[in-house]
Amino acid sequence: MTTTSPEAAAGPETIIADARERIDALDDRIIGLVQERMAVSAVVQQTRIASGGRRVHLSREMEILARYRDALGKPGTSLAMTLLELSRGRI
Ligand SMILES: C=C(O[C@@H]1C=C(C(=O)O)C=C[C@H]1O)C(=O)O
Repeated sequence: MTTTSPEAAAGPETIIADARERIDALDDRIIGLVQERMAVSAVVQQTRIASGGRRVHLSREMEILARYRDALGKPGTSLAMTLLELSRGRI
């Protein structure tokens, strides 16, 4: 008797449609997390500015860039730069 996995039983169109639904759900979560990150970053920046400091903290940003690069390779650096721009604006 041969066994067939549900994925193999479904046709390619169904597999792609299902996977795209999962991707859309993941993108919704990622966008929500990015918005949450922006809000938390704003708290740090506003608190620092209110106490006489600067908006931008470069050594902290270097740590974040390294973290994303270590996890995701070179494109991770670009992703982190985009997240930082979204969170603190362009410098
Ligand atoms: C949020 C901060 O302020 C700024 C924004 C950062 C961020 O969004 O991760 C990082 C460093 C700062 O330039 C912080 O210092 O942690």
